[in-house]
Amino acid sequence: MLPKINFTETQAYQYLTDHFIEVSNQHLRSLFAEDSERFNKFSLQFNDILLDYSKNRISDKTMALLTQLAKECNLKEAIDAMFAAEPINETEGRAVLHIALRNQGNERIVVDGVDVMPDVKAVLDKMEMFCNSVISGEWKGYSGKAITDIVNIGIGGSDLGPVMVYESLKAYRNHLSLHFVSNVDGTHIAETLKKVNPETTLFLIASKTFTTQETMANAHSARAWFLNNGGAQEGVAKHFAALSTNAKAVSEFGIDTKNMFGFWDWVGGRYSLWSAIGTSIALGIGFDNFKALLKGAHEMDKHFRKAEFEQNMPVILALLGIWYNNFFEAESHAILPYDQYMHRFAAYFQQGDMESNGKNVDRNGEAVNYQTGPVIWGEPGTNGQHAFYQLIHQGTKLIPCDFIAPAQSHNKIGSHHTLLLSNFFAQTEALMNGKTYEEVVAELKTSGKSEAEIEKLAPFKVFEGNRPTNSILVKKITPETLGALIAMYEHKIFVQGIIWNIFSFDQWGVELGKQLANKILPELESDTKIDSHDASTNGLINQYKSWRRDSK
Ligand SMILES: O=P(O)(O)OC[C@H]1O[C@@](O)(CO)[C@@H](O)[C@@H]1O
Repeated sequence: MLPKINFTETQAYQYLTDHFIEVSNQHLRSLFAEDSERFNKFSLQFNDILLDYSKNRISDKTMALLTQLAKECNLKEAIDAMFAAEPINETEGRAVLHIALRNQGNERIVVDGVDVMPDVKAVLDKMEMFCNSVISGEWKGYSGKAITDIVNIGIGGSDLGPVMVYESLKAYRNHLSLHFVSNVDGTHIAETLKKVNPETTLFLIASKTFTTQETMANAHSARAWFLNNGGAQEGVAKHFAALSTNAKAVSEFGIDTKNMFGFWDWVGGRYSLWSAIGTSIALGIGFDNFKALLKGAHEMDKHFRKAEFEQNMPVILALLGIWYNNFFEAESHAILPYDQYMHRFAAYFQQGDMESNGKNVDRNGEAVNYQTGPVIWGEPGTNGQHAFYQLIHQGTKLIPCDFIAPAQSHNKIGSHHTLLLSNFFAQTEALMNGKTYEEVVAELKTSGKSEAEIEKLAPFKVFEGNRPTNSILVKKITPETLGALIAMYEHKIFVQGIIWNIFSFDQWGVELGKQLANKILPELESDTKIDSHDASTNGLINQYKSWRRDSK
């Protein structure tokens, strides 16, 4: 098993603690003024992705110490262990092999003595045949019509990845209409079913376990709707497919397992879009584009595995995140894609990052005595600028931000892309430089304000600056570059988990809520008052019952 180091006991951590005081007294404005090579020194290009991390509160010494921290935490050994299919997901006794799903090489990846690659390729081949059949119109529904609509029913990793990728690559979509149902709130499935025709709709029941309450409720409602609206039982096989690891549960639901696309327990839900869970993506953008997505991720996997830490994009992003999280006490991290198609990118990494590293027990089973995973949030630019940038610029909280933008737009309309990119460049410059009191006063003077007005207004118009950002400029968001970007963030999360000495690939924290919901559910069947919980839960449930009675 991997050595389990408490990073706060490393020499690097001690040095970084001292170094932090030094850095705290520096301003990025002066660091740039003193070093004309700062951009060249702290930026990195990999294929069509440029990572500019020069607007971070770092120096050569910072990066050297952070890299030393990674080495003292045996990061290289941990990376090798993952790629060697070791059971690094120790609490579930599983390997962590989303890298196998996109492995384009011929190397074997052996789990329990068996090379998994033949099975991975077999599922991809089956997905390709299925997708081509549906997209071409060869696959017919029960009344002999071609499929026009795909409804993916899944939640968490069985929804967020497909949604994010399909939306991000909408420029590549074909004639099929894709719909995604995830919430158990009946509104989600009801509103979707209003839009589709049972004769020409294909439902994908996406669930690694095929037991998730929301997904099974939505799947049963979809099947009931199908059977009550012209579909017959024998038609289910033409209109329902399953994406799961649980063949028994799929068969019990009534889906023919030849319409099942399997994957394996060494695929984490939040890392599963590369697997059969990605079938909706492949249907929506075509299998060749899905393969390009896998290829892009594989290229990033090779980079992550081989590049020296100093030249390694995921490692650099991870170390910078630790610098702010554990030394500057930043509690969140914003992901701000300047690309409307990528509007679900931050949401995807809310699960990816927070379900991986939102842990408070270390790999020795001890409570941690340091901060672990940050709160991940974000919205596309430029919209965020009109919503929460006030706090990022002038608030009391330090919010490290990743700004992402494509140099080329898929939609060449007017000067929109130039306007978008001008904001992308300006925001990180403003966050870095700020605006001094003297600059504010000079501006107010020029605008003709009186001395009294200047004295009153100036304090509110000062920008501290020195607010850290990463700029990730991508030549164009294509299946390949998107695949690389996603893999880059996946490996960043992995690196941070290793340094925080936590298990990033289980998710025990989602179980308690489910357990209690299953306990409460039968109590909601009747209208009788309950008193089996705390006063708050009892009060809420009884009020719900009272108001529910009014609706009967
Ligand atoms: O794919 P499934 O098994 O239906 O799980 C859905 C989601 O539920 C979880 O919260 C685990 O219970 C996420 O980890 C997972 O992606």
